[in-house]
Amino acid sequence: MALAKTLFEKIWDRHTILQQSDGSTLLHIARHLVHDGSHAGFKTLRERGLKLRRPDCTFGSPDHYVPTTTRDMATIKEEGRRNVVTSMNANAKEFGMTMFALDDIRQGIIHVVGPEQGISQPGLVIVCGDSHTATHGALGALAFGIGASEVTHVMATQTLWQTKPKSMRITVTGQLGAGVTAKDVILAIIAKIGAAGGTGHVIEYAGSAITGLSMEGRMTLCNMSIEAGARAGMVAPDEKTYAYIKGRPYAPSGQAWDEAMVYWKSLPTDAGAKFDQEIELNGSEIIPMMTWGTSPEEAGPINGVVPDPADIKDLEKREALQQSLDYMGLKPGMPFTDIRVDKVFIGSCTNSRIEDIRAAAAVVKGKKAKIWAMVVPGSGLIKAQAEAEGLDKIFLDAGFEWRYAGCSMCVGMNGDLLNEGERSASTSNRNFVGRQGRGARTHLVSPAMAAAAAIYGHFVDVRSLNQGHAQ
Ligand SMILES: CC(C)[C@H](C(=O)O)[C@@H](O)C(=O)O
Ligand code: SF4
Repeated sequence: MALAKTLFEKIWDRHTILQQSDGSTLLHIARHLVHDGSHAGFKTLRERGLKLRRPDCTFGSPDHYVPTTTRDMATIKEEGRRNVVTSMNANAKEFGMTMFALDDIRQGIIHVVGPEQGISQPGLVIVCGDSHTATHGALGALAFGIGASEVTHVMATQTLWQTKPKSMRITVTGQLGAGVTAKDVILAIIAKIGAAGGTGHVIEYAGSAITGLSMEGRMTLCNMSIEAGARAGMVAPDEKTYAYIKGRPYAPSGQAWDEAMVYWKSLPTDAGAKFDQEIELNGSEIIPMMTWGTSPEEAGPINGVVPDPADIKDLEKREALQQSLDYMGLKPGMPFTDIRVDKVFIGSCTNSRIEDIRAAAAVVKGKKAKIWAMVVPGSGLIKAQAEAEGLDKIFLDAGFEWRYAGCSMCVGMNGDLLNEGERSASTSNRNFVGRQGRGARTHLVSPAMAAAAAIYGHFVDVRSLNQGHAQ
């Protein structure tokens, strides 16, 4: 009998071109995704007189630097920002890659666009010069972020040298309760294993609470694998995966679909395959989560309180916690639900898909926001879909801003930033010092939790809303 293999090993082996004695492996790259931060790669190609090796496998969408208030770059005063976005059009033309430009309704955050267009498929190796490439693992692909010089290497050769990562399986058993989402699951996982817990590993998420997630939920989950330190995150393809992909513009069709299905169905981890590490969580014990500190691992259940440095014996850890609380402007023992919020951001490649927007709209419907809040859909198509469902109107009536697609306040490279000292409830993935602006304080939450914070002006347990307890 053939050796039992994991999903990860099957994809790795299938894409291996050659392996050297030191263990480094030359991988074939099936899809290269490009964003507006990847411009240096094209410059190098041009300087060296090289071509883009596989324009047919290279797909781009500007996201980090794009304005969310207009689609007209000519109105953007900052020359640097303007050039980064507009030069992408010129690069796409010169090198022949497929491009979803700013004036194209398919434009959006590249990690939202890839799955939406059917570019991201099971069993592929997908790379992008961006750490959140892990998102595409939700489709059963091996997808990971690469550095700037690797981007150039892939552009020129469609291959990449890699050392084989270790494997980890995180099994989430049981079923998630009402009001508990994929975002809460991944925050609970990171709180448990730590922001370095997955270092050097590819994580496969498994178990009934994971297979029970929608494709959008699986994307949220895999997206934040990098915040657990992992190289990639993935979920085995199943009927939900196939149904999601079928009929999308870049998905195989006809006979190619049937052939793809044969491969896809061979991918799930074999019984008895060994992982370097196994972790288990009970999904029915997870409740809505939020981060309180400056690392995604500094997260806790919404019914918790701000931790007390005095409770920590290790001097270094105690000081780190104190520093985190000082930056966040929080006092030990304070209930999370007493923390007042200044601004709410619903968006980013973690939580800007239609399901996320629907979940936020369900909380907001018929109410008014107490504080400034905005929704930034992950792509033009999601924006259009939400508008067709009347969700934009729900947000606008509640006083939210409704914007064009882009990374926006997740990282603020386009200028969407918090002011110094402001506190956000944000559906993004990083709460690092200065991430949303100098001195800005970020709390990571699910879309429903962010929407609730906008309505009440402080954090609330979304589970209490159905019973009408929140105030
Ligand atoms: C700018 C980009 C390279 C960066 C990343 O790699 O993730 C950004 O997307 C982020 O989320 O911090
Ligand atoms: S939305 Fe945020 S995390 Fe995702 S690619 Fe853009 S900046 Fe990075």
